[in-house]
Amino acid sequence: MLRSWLITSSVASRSSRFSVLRRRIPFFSSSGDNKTAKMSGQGTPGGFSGNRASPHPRKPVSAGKSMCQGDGVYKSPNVFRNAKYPKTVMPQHSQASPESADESTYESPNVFRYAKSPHTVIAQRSRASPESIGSNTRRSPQRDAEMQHFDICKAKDAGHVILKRSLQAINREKRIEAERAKIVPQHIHLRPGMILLKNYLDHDDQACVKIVKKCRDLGVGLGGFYRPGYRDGAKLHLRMMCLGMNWDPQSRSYDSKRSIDGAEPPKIPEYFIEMVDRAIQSSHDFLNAQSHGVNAASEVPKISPDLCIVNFYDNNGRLGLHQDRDEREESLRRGLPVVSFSLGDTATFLYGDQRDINKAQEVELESGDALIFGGKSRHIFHGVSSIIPNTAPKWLIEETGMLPGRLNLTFRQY
Ligand SMILES: O=C(O)CCC(=O)C(=O)O
Ligand SMILES: [Fe+2]
Repeated sequence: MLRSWLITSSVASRSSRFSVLRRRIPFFSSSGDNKTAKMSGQGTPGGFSGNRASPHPRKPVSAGKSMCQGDGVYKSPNVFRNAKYPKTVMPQHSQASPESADESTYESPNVFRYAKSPHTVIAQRSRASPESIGSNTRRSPQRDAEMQHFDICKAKDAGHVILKRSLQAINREKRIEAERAKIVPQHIHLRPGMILLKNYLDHDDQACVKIVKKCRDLGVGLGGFYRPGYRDGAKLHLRMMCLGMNWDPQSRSYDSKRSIDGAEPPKIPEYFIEMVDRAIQSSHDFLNAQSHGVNAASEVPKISPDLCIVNFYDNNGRLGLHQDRDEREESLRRGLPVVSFSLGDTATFLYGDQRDINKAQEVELESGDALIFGGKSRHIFHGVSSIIPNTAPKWLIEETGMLPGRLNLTFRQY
């Protein structure tokens, strides 16, 4: 898999590039109706901030706001002032210009790593005592990495507080339930080898909840969520964890262990593997039902997934246009598909034949959607230009305590 960012030299040039409207794609549903894909990119702020070379829009960060705006972790500089650990050195707010109020700030001073946040979880095996937090004597690269493991859900205690609900709240939940019951899966043939299964997970009412909870549990343990970076030190705008095998953005290759801390990636849960199998089967049923004489199995071959990349995007998360091509040459040649599941907030997903956002097509991936791209579409450029806040199903948030943002799982066969 190759994840390369589009490099643009200045904010001005990036903004002007982005002001060009991308093409809207027509949806072709199984019934043959033409639908217009819902668009979201136009609604997002067009500015860029920070020093990341990225094609994607960001909300401007104003002075005096959070040091780590958008990270979903440190919401206010006050968090640092009020931190209870005596040895934690507080950052100097004056050092943080609006420009630096980006995730690059988050990674540098040790104090950020050691300050305890509700969502940064210390890996189980090496839970540090408050006294040792901030002490330099026990630091090691492995420990640093463990300290950064990230909880995609609210802290357990907080998540399990049972509040007395008002009648209004109960009625609202009933309405949500009723809405949820109406959700019907729909398959959309985006292009040869690329099929979108809308609401695929939602019709199995506990699937989304199970996936989020499982990823949460795996994500806080060894081999769990961390913020990956490229060789040049630039950080990706997401948290990542790998299952089965580890993908390393620095070497752009797979391995059995992570280079950052030597941890082995957790195994892919059996339930996830079955889910991939069912999604591919469902795409075959759909293709076979269309009387176009397509050979479903060659358009979207079956896979035995042995690796999965799990990404968590907060509301400022994004991923530049890239191809997934670090899997085995034979897998790529055979067009073995990437099978992707989305949960939580909606993503604006871009895809096309070139690494050019102006030529890319755009589709919204909502919670419960599955996307398959294999065969002739295995080498498409794709990426996530934005996450649309407050679009996650309420029931999913209530049942899992998932943080604002989006969880995405992409399964592949090495
Ligand atoms: O989040 C997504 O929808 C895409 C993720 C992706 O392309 C990747 O992990 O390679
Ligand atoms: Fe990808």
